[in-house]
Amino acid sequence: MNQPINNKPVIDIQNVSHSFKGHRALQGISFQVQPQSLHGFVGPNGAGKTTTLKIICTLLRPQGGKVEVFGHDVRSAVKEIRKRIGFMPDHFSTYRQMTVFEYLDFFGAAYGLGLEQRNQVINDVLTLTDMDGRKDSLISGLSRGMQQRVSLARVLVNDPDLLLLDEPASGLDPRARIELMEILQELKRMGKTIFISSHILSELAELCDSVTIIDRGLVKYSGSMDGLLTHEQEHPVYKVMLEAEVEGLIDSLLSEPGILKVEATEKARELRIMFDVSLTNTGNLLSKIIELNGTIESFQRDKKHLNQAFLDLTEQGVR
Ligand SMILES: Nc1ncnc2c1ncn2[C@@H]1O[C@H](COP(=O)(O)OP(=O)(O)OP(=O)(O)O)[C@@H](O)[C@H]1O
Repeated sequence: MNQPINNKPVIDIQNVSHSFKGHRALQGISFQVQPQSLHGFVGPNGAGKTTTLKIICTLLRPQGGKVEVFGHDVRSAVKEIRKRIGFMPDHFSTYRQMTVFEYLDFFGAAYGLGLEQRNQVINDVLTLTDMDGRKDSLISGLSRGMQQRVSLARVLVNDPDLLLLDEPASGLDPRARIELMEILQELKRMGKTIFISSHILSELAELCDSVTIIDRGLVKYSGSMDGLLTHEQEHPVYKVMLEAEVEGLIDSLLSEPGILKVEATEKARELRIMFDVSLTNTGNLLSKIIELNGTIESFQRDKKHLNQAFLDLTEQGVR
């Protein structure tokens, strides 16, 4: 695999605009994707995600601004860029009547790999995507989750340094989604940069280290995933599951500085606690609960509020 030079961004988007018949799909967006990161690209329907992805992978020429991928301009260095990227669109293309092997072999040949090399590469990508044993299955007979993996395996055939994935988790059941996320983590560990779009922020929260949020062709946030939560939320909410209910705990916690709200959920031994980050922190919170005889079974940030961060940044209404 080619290593990034000088840690320069893998994707550098500067003030990019694009219109379709007078409709401004992108209104001067700027953001960067760092090498070997798993970068989420999140926005509601019609936000401009697919348009941006197509520009990055050289399928669409931007009308305004500048886009560099591995330091190459997308307008002039199409070949250089295509050699190093793999694009997985949001729908499975035709070829459903092929077996998994025939499909991957076809793309391997299109990338110019010789017969022996193709056999090796296909075995490798099938292992990587946990598809060993599916080589001879017809694509049309596979579940959506399995078809997504074949699609991902296809993208990996030319060993790209940058993976561009358009809504890869859409339509997958929770198990298939978790398995896909595990494969993507593994690819990141292998040193690949992964740019993944979704219209659901919480779907990517645990997977991605950085995120760009786009709405109606404008970037609303770009930075670390943690930054999104701390920056956007001065009053985060955590869920604490206790081994057993503790009498008087809620009132005692509410008298602590910085704790703004404590409520029991329908499970009674589970509390939702909101605090002010300028006055206290999770360490203090946990110490206090233990001091008040609470035995903590689990402690996590409330995902509903991650979604709230997304809703706060994006506007209402279907477009
Ligand atoms: N080829 C096209 N012709 C006309 N309008 C287009 C075209 N492609 C996209 N658009 C419009 O540009 C806007 C951005 O579309 P885009 O597909 O990039 O959004 P998206 O964020 O990927 O949405 P989704 O999540 O629904 O796929 C939308 O309003 C869409 O209708």
